[in-house]
Formats: sequence, C-alpha cells, structure tokens
Amino acid sequence: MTAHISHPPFSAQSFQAKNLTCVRGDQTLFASLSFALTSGECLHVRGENGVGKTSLLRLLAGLSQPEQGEVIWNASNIKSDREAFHQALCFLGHRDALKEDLSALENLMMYATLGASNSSRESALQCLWQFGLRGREDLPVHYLSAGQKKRVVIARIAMRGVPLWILDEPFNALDSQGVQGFIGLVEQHLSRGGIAVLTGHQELGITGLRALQL
Ligand SMILES: Nc1ncnc2c1ncn2[C@@H]1O[C@H](COP(=O)(O)OP(=O)(O)OP(=O)(O)O)[C@@H](O)[C@H]1O
Repeated sequence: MTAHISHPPFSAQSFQAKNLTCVRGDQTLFASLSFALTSGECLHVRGENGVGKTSLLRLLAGLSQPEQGEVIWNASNIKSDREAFHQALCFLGHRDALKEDLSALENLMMYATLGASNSSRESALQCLWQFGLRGREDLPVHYLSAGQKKRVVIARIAMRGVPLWILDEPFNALDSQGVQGFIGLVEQHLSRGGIAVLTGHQELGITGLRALQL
C-alpha cells in the first residue's frame, strides 16, 4: 500500500487553538489549551484512554463547543464561516461513516459528489487500488474486513484533496503495511502544504511531527 495520489499544492494555511477549555460531566478535561500549526505541520495528540483526545478533536472540527476559547482557521474563528471551514476539513471520527450497502467504489463516488469534488470513477478506482482494494471495489462494504473498511476510508481521505485533516485514531484496524502506507499519505499531504491533527497510541515516524500530551 503506497500513496501516489496527486493533488496540486495548497496555498499557505494556518490552524490555531486558543485557550480551549473542555468540560465533560463534572470533569474539566483540559483548560487553557493552545497550539498553532502552519502549512506542512502535523500535531500528534497523545494521552491515556479517557483523557480527552476525542473531545479535543471534536472541538477542533467544530462538532462541539468549548466552554472557553476558540478555534481559528486561516485567521477566522471557525464559527464565522462554517461552510468554508467544512469545505477545507476532512474529519475522521471513530465511526467510519461508510454506507454499508454500497460498494467501496460507490461510497467514494458518493462522497466525491457530496464534497462537490469532480473526481472521476477512474480516480476513485486508482485510490482504491493504491490502498490494496483491487478486486474488492464492487463488493458491498458490509462484506469487507475491518482493515479493508479502514482502507476505503483512507482512499476517501486521499481523494478529497482538502488542506486540513483531523483524524481520530486513523491507524486502528490497519496492519503494519497499512500503517506505513497511511504515514506515507500523511507525509505527502504535509509536503503539499497541508495540516494534520491526529490521535493514536503508537509512535509515528512522521517527519517534523509535533506532539501534544494531554
Ligand atoms: N457527554 C459526556 N458526558 C460526560 N462525560 C463525557 C461525555 N463525553 C465524554 N465524556 C468523558 O470524557 C472523558 C474523555 O473522553 P474522550 O473520548 O475524549 O477520551 P479519549 O482520550 O479520546 O479516550 P480513548 O483513548 O479511550 O479514545 C471520558 O472520561 C468520557 O467518559
């Protein structure tokens, strides 16, 4: 599994968290959390189970609101132009959000249409093949293994070509070849001037990786 998806480079981008506070139930998970990322940078959010990694990523993606603080995409609060932010964002949560009755190829084409991307059937097939799914492209997704489903999700991320990736535990269910292929894809994204924030419990050999320990 190797990453050879080609998209043009991005213009300069920036992504910032300013003094974020997150409360869940009666617990303050984190307070005054800040970071700033620019094009080509990747933040690896780390910490024990239940410490608040998913909660942070959901705040960063605008899926929930912080008790205090703000999230800034290219100098604007993400609440000020939600549509522009969501067009720039690829969010991967714990659920893979694939349509189980559709094939891998149909899933990719459906998301390309929803994301207003003009990706062709051929480029969707290329993405699936590059992520090890040759021969599985027309099977309903519910027949695929957990790792194969994750590869469909990765192919979808690769196809979208947006500058900001927020990925919660993207390596789960992947075998070691799959992990290496995905790391290659993230590096390719960063080299084009993209930005990534991701969680994961393993060491990642990504060049220039920054760590945030919760
Ligand atoms: N809506 C909620 N109400 C109360 N507690 C919540 C709520 N949402 C999350 N929590 C709690 O907040 C804490 C942080 O959860 P979160 O999913 O962010 O952790 P995590 O660091 O991603 O964990 P893991 O490594 O296990 O995925 C947990 O103790 C969780 O039970």
